[in-house]
Amino acid sequence: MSEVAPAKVHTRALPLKVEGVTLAFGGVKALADVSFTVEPGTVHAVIGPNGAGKSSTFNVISGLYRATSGTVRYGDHELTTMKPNAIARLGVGRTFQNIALTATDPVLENLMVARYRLTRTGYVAAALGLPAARREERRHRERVVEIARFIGIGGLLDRPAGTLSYGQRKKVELARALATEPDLLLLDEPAAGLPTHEKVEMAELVRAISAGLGASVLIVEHDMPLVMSVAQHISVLDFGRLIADGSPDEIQNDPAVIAAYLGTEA
Ligand SMILES: Nc1ncnc2c1ncn2[C@@H]1O[C@H](COP(=O)(O)OP(=O)(O)OP(=O)(O)O)[C@@H](O)[C@H]1O
Repeated sequence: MSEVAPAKVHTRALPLKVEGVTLAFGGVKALADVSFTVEPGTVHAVIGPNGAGKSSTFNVISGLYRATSGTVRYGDHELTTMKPNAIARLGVGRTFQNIALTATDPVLENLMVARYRLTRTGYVAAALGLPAARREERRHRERVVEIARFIGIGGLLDRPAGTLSYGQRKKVELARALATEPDLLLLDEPAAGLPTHEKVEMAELVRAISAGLGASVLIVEHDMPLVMSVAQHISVLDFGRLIADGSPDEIQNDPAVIAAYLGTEA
């Protein structure tokens, strides 16, 4: 899987505290008074049946949706009033359920786009080809290549993204999120639609990101074996409410969770 491990080890992951978050769309409460904490350096999963509020949770944390009430704090930063770019600059990166790569651009360029928030010299210097900008560009490319190798897509960098298989694109999407150097990575269904052997590979990657980089990972995923094998902590949503929060063992044996998944009353 990994040809080269990234040199940088993250040490800056902060606790993420979701406190009393409610998100209403008209009369529909996508989230109702949801609270949980992602401890630094852990893999934390958010699970629940379809429509439970998992994507809404991610969208509130990453600033795409504004919570109707409640707070999301990353360390001392209050995220609920911040724009998505500002949240990304704090080191909170994410992938999306629907992969959105530029099909005609090579994988390398798709990954470089994610580096722009880290660029110091600015567009004018880059456009003029000034030496400092060229040096910086080279450094970014080297780091992007390193990340691509870590994810196992080092051999695909020159390929137009549109020519890749679905599983390869899922990996590029993951590498693109990592290229923003997140300390907290939000993964939205990274294994959805993958065959079993690629799901296993994805689980290994999630563990490697957590163990190798020290980043916190918050993962939404329907595949229970994957969730149980990678997560140290699981929060369970049902109809927008947090119905359980604990270790994989506690969650697997929780009557309310079993009932939610079987579609019966707890
Ligand atoms: N932009 C929106 N406008 C109106 N309702 C929305 C919007 N986004 C989500 N919802 C509603 O909020 C609820 C939670 O949806 P959400 O997508 O967060 O669930 P989910 O757990 O991610 O589901 P899935 O597993 O199917 O992806 C649903 O009832 C959904 O219809």
